[in-house]
This record gives sequence, structure tokens and C-alpha cells, in this order.
Amino acid sequence: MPDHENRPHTHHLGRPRALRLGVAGPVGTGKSSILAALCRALAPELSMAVVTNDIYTDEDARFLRSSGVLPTERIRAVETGACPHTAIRDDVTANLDAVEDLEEAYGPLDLVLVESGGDNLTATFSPALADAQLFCIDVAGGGDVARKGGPGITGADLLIVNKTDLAPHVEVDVAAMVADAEAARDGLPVLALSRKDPASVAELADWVKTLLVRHRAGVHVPTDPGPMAPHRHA
Ligand SMILES: Nc1nc2c(ncn2[C@@H]2O[C@H](COP(=O)(O)OP(=O)(O)OP(=O)(O)O)[C@@H](O)[C@H]2O)c(=O)[nH]1
Repeated sequence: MPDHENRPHTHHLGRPRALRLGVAGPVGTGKSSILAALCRALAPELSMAVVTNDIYTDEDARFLRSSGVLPTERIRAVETGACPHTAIRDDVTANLDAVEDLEEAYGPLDLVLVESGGDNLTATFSPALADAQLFCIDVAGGGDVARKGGPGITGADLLIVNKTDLAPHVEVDVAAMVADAEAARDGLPVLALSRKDPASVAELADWVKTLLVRHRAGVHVPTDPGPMAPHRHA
């Protein structure tokens, strides 16, 4: 049995452990910016920590540390050394270790955000690592991305259509993109977001707070958006 299947779901004092929220999506769609926005919005009221994943570097952790949104020691980097999905889906041990180290050092925590390295449309978090997950696409990737499917688009707890401020520049109809996404998601929520639109950032923060309430009440059930497309590593 993999090591992570033996790990406890409650804090040692019986308090529910921190909500672990994964943020996945293709390269450059705005995952780090979403983490920064969530830290800015929620850290004044919640005890938070962050784990970033990059293939070769700790670039995302350095970006978040330099943005000053959390004390730097609460931001940990995992260098996956391989495709990002290997560390968020196939063997989550390095990420779980980082999350648990943060909980031990700074706990009790309310919320730990885990950012995947940018991968393709098929990469999602294992429920063994993330209690819930955001999947992020952006208008700059093209108005048809939401129709391309994949487990993140169809099954993540929240789908974000990001960088809506860029829509006029890339000739994308945000309402149509959101409608396509909603059609693919069978009732699961979709949020049109821009870091330049404070109302959309507040909506995202409210979604996370509602999820945290459900997690603490024990009524949130982590779900698996689905497996990756079959593929082989050389
Ligand atoms: N115009 C606009 N640009 C954004 C927005 N959010 C992020 N960006 C820009 O998009 C680029 C990529 O953002 P990141 O947050 O680094 O994206 P990422 O998904 O973390 O990137 P990787 O970790 O490399 O996969 C940066 O230049 C950001 O400044 C937004 O809402 N509007």
C-alpha cells in the first residue's frame, strides 16, 4: 500500500487538518498569480501556507516570496524533476511531506495551497494530496480551450477562465467561453477571473471560504476529476 494511504486526515488534536487546495492548469495560465491573489485576500483572516511545484527550479516559490503575500518561510518549493503530474498525481509523497512539514512547523493551519507545475489539459491532483482543486485556463490560450475537455476542465471543483482583461486584445468572447465550460461541466462552477477585476478575485476568495466551511464541517468530499490520458515516459 503506498505510504500516503496511511496518512491521517485529522490533526493530532482531533481538529480537522488544513484544507489542501490544489491549483493546476497549463503553463502560464496564471496559477502563481491566483495563489498570490488568494494569499492577499485570505491571509489577514486565515493561517495559510503554500507549496509550489516546478520541474527544474523554485521560480514560482521565489515569485511568491518576493510578492510579500505570506511570510517567506511558509512558502515551500518542490522540484519535481519530471513532468508535473508525476508529483501531484502519480506519487504525491514529496508534496505531502512539504504540506505536513508546514503544518507541523506553523500549524494549526487553515489552508494550504499547492500549485502544480504547468502541465497539459490532462493533469489533475490526486485526492490523496488535494481535498479540492482549481483548474485554470486563460483567454490568451484561445476561446476554444474550454471545448477541448480533459479531466481538469470537466471535473475540477472550480474551473477558472483567467485573464479576462485580455479578452478584447485576443478577440475572445468571455461569455461564450464560460458557456462552453459550463456545458462541459454538468453543473460544476466556472469563474471568469482577472487579477485586475477585484470583484472576480473577491468571488474566488468567497468560494474558497465556503469550501473551508464545508471541509471543517466534514461535508466536503474530495473527488477525483479523473485519470490522465494514457501515455508513456521514455
Ligand atoms: N493581463 C493579465 N495577466 C495575467 C493575469 N494573471 C496572470 N497574468 C500574467 O500571466 C503570466 C503568467 O502568470 P503566472 O501566474 O506566472 O502563470 P503560471 O500558470 O503560474 O505559470 P507557470 O508556473 O509557468 O505554469 C504573467 O506574466 C502574469 O503577470 C491576469 O489576470 N491578467
